[in-house]
This record gives sequence, C-alpha cells and structure tokens, in this order.
Amino acid sequence: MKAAVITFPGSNCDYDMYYALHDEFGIETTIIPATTTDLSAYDAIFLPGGFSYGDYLRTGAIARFSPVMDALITANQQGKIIVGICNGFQILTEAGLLPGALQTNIQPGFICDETGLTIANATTTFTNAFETPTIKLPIAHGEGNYYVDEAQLAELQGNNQILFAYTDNPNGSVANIAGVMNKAGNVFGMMPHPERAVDELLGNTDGRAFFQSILASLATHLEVSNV
Ligand SMILES: NC(=O)CC[C@H](N)C(=O)O
Repeated sequence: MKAAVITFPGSNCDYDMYYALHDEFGIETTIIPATTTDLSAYDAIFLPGGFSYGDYLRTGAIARFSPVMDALITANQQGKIIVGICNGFQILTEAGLLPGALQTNIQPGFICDETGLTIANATTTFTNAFETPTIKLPIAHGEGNYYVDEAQLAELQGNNQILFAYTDNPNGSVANIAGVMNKAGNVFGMMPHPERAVDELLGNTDGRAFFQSILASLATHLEVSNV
C-alpha cells in the first residue's frame, strides 16, 4: 500500500498522520503539497487536520479549490481510499466528496479534549478492526458541529454511512455524528483524531484499529484486483 498525506498551507497534523502511517504501521507514505496534480501513484490519500488557509471564509472553503482537488476527485472515481481527519473532513464536505457541513461548535470556542465515541458501523473499510463498541479519541476543533438536513440524515442512517457517534456530543453535531462515509464506501471523514492515539506514549491507543481496518481492507482489495 502506498499512502499520500496532503499538506495544505496551514495543515498542522500532516506529520502526526505520517508518524501513524509510516512509523507505527510501516506504510510507505509520502507527504505531498496541495499543489500536486497527480495522485495516480497512491492507493490511499489522507487529508490531515489543521487550519488550511487560516480557516478564512469558512473552514475548508478555500482549500477545496487547491490544485490537488481535481486529482482527488479522479482518485475518488477510481474508488481509492480517501480519508479526511478534522480539517481534512471539513475540506471533503466543502468539496462535496462527503455529505453535510461542519459549523461552529454549538458553544463557540476551540475544544481540545478527549471524547467518547461509539462505533456505529463496524463492517466498513475504516472500522472492521475495532473490537470494542466504544473508544476514546482526542478532539481539537472550533468548527466540528456536523450538520445535515433531515432527508440527508435519513439517507446516512438508511445506508449505514454513520461510522462513529459521540457518546457525549461536545459540539452540537446532528444525531451525535462524529464520522461519516460516502455511499460508495471509499471516502471517510471524522472530526476526532485517530492519528493522535496510536502509541502508548501518547496515552491512548484506541486509534490503532482505524489504521488496522484500512490496512486489512486494502490487503483484500489489492489481492482481489491482482487475480
Ligand atoms: N485540528 C483541526 O484540524 C482543526 C480544524 C479546524 N481548523 C477547526 O478548528 O475546526
């Protein structure tokens, strides 16, 4: 598996993501700038957290016009794995690769904490290795209040696209939603940070199963496509 981590101007979790993918899971990983226009070499693409373009206008609203986004849309059409964490999730919703939008937290302000999550669907590319129904992950955001209208919510629920839900909704998200997948099952975004919970030294290893899930699915996928 070859992974790319895309750095936007203002990303600040790109090296955390690199550390998780490369150092913890031994995945061949390259950090590439958002000016890249070709993602054909990669099986999985990660959009990290941060404050792309200073979160001006609306978080993710400028980043979604970056040169790399056309290549990301092509990667999506090819069914490649695309993951957005925190600011990456915000960028994916702005780009229309995931449904919904991230608004200012219900109580405006930046929250830096650990949050409880339930695994709402454990049979996906992103969740198949979770062995417990609830986990804890770090959160760090000011605009994590996930919004979808009633029709979109019904669709997400009907298709089992909600993968993680907050146990104690910290930001006002509709239906406690913390992470969603697209209908096709290859694009995922969440506000909590699994890449900050992969090492005993970080005080939390609950994020490891997220990366193990992706590795397991990709191994099966690559095996099938090589037949
Ligand atoms: N850690 C992050 O990615 C922060 C996301 C975004 N800038 C926010 O505050 O909502």
